[in-house]
Formats: sequence, C-alpha cells, structure tokens
Amino acid sequence: ANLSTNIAGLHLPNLFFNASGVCCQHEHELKQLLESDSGSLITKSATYEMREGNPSPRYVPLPAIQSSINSMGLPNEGYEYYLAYAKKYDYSNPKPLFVSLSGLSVADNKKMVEGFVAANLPCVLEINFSCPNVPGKPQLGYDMEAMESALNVLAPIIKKPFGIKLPPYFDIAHFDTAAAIFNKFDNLAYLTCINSVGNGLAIDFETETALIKPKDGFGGLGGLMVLNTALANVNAFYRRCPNKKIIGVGGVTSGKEAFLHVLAGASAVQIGTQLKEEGPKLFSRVKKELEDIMVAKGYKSLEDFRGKVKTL
Ligand SMILES: O=C(O)c1[nH]c(=O)[nH]c(=O)c1I
Repeated sequence: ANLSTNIAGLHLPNLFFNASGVCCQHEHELKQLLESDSGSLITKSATYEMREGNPSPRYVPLPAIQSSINSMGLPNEGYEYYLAYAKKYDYSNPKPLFVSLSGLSVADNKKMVEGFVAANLPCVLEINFSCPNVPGKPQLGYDMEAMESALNVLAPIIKKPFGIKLPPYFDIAHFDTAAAIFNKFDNLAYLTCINSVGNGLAIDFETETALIKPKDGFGGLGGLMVLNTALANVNAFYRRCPNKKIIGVGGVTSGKEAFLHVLAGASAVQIGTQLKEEGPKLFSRVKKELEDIMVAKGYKSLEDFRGKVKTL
C-alpha cells in the first residue's frame, strides 16, 4: 500500500507528521521526528520574540478518553531560531520541512514572513490563525474580517504555496464564509484542520480543582474527544475548497482514525496528543495500521478513497 502524498507542491513519503506544538520546539525534538517514520515535520509556532509561555501545569493528558487539555501560551524559541533551522535543514531529505508562524499581530507575521521569503528556502510556511491560549489575544480564526485582511497582507508577500492552521468551526454558515475567503487566495495551497477545541475546562473529581494553571483552567482540547469535530472540518473544507489540500488533525490515535481523516478528504494527517503521550515511535505503528486497513479494504493508494465518504 502506498501512503505517499503531495502538499503545496512537495512530495511526502507518507502522509503522517506531527501536529505543530508537539515534539517540535527544540532542534533535538525535530531530530527525533527526522529519525522517526513520519513523512514530514513541522516546527512549533513561532513568534517574533522568544516566549516562555504560560505557567505550568499547562499540558495535562486525559487518559481515560485518550485526550488532553493544554494552555501552553505559545512558548517558542523566537522565529530567528526556526529560520536558522530552516536555513541549515538538509532539503535532500525525503521529508519536506514545514514552518509554523503565529505572530501576535499581523505586523509581526509580516516581519517573520519577510524574513523567510528573503531567505528563499524550500520549506513550506504555515500561518497559525488559531492559537486559543494567549491571554487577551482572541484568535484570528474566529474573526473572519481580520482573517481576510491578514491574508490580503501575507499571501502576496509569501508568493509561494503556503498553508494556514484553522480552529474548529461549528456552524455551517461559518464553513461557508471562511471557505469563500480562502478561495480568494490562489497560493493558499492547503488548510490544516483542526487546532485544539478552544477553552475547554478539565476538573479533577477528587481535588475539585482545575487540571491546568493558566486562565482558571481553560485550555485547548485535543485527542480522541475532538475526532468527530475534526472530521467534519476536514470534510466541510474539502467540499468547499476543491483547489486546496486539507491536512487533517484531531483525534488520530491509530491507523483507523487516520483512515477516516483521508475518507473525509485529508491529504496528510497530523498527530498531536497521541504523539505527545506515545513518542515518535508512534509513526511506525500508525503507518502499519493504515497499511493493514488499506490491504483489508483493497485500496492501493490514498487516492483510492480520499474524500470518498459516502452519505445516506
Ligand atoms: O498554547 C499554545 O502554545 C497552543 N496550543 C494549542 O492547542 N494550539 C496552538 O495553536 C497553540 I500556539
């Protein structure tokens, strides 16, 4: 079974890679991804300046439901660290490099993008419109006008194919409005759906206390509990944006959920919570699981079933 795929004009030997934020803030973590069976890798969302992020505990797994809650607060080494990494990356490696940028303002995103464009590197830029955990910063992904004006600034500067990381939407009108905006930008080559489901609250029954420290315990939800929202967002934009690829993320713990993401329309699949809990050896497992599913169902490539979810 062939698990290869293409995103933004680049070939990925297999469709799996990390969700931005997990196993990707420091070079030694990115090295682990390079040595793993992933098909690609993406860096932790970068801001213009280095950030410590929110106080801990700021990530807590919810093992009973194979999920997690986080309010990391955008900790990262600052965009110059990731620009330096992208400059020395060995692009003969079969794994293409994706770089995530999450500026605290459009001006910051513009400065970071200009830095990468000036370096003229083969890496793919992904603009994060959906960080739910920076106190006082509402996420761009829920402000349609702000999202469009940010794309009007950034798309022409980037010129090459790029992607955006989107929050989950829950209303058909929002799918329609957002897709209409995205379809205005030809070099917006792909959409990554979904980021964590923002501002959930996990409470410990025994201690009667919120599990994470920042924001009174409010944080982004990830893992199996968001699978069906993720599948809906992948399929909603797959149907509405025929000229764009969709990267599916949310709830992938095994080959089975990856299969469902491709059926919903995903061209690649990212893993966050399960990667955080299991480590990069996970990629060997889920690859094998998806291969076995495809053999059992008689599919030879992802194209044989991508987007082919049936309706009643
Ligand atoms: O808190 C974070 O750092 C964070 N956490 C998330 O769940 N999604 C994001 O895009 C980010 I930038």
